[in-house]
Amino acid sequence: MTIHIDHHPDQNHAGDEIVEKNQGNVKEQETEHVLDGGFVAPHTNSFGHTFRDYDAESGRRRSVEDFYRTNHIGQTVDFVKRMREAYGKLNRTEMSIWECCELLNEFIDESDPDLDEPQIEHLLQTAEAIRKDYPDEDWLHLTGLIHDLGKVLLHPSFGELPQWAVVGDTYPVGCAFDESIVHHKYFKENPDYDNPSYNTKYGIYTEGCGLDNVFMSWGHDDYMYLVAKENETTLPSASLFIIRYHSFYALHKSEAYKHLMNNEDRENMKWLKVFNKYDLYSKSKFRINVEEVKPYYLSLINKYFPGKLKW
Ligand SMILES: O[C@H]1[C@H](O)[C@@H](O)[C@H](O)[C@@H](O)[C@H]1O
Ligand SMILES: [Fe+2]
Ligand SMILES: [Fe+2]
Repeated sequence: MTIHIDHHPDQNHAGDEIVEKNQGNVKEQETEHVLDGGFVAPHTNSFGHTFRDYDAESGRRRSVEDFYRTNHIGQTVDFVKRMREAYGKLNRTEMSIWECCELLNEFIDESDPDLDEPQIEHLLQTAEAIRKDYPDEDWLHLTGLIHDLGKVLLHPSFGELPQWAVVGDTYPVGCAFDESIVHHKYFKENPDYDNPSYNTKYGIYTEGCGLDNVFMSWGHDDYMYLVAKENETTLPSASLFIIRYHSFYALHKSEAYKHLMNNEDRENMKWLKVFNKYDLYSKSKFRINVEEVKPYYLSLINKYFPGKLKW
């Protein structure tokens, strides 16, 4: 089955298509290449495995699984509410978007089987890959650059949150954990797992209530969404949606939790699916020359954000 990504009508098309194929009961994603000078998604990650293969034997498999075990046990309704309340105050520091990009230089994401490069590389790789295929959508380039800036929560000046509370895929809390979530088995040790108010299909939510009313596991996505919104960015709502839900693979890849979406979510989802291709398949050992592209991104930051932001 070939999935055609829904493009904005008046822009040029990405060169490759994502082909999903069933192999036994393992659903794999592969990419077909159409060489048109645009972004070309690789077949394998830099460790020689297909992307997001959490079972492939590699130097990272064990630590990634350990990461998800801790993550799945710790993310409860109570924890999420406390973190949103505490970090939503944005009273920790003031800095510009670019200063934050530079802070991410020192962090490596322990949840990621596809990348062991410093995070600033990933930000630029994502943004530059989008820029190749969507040259006129400057808001989407900037979204690529900033989507993971919430990982600054790992930094000592933010109370040094542990990796399990910052990175990895996200999912709703307050209703049943869907089986498509990576390493789902570890939810059995989460205190909410046996709570009858939280362990049904709808839990504390209602049909079509809208994702804005759903508590997501706490991490870099929701935090960066709060930072962008509270600092009154002029980025469009699709950008805020991408930032907030880009790690929600259970929804944008596995189509779980669709019953919680409203019409606005469905509209924004089209852009999230476009974005995901670049976020995922641009992960490589290829280094971008930071100084070369910096003036361009500074001009976008200037266009969509105030000089200093509250974090
Ligand atoms: O390991 C990765 C990483 O933490 C990403 O930033 C996040 O967006 C992905 O969902 C996750 O799989
Ligand atoms: Fe992310
Ligand atoms: Fe990312």
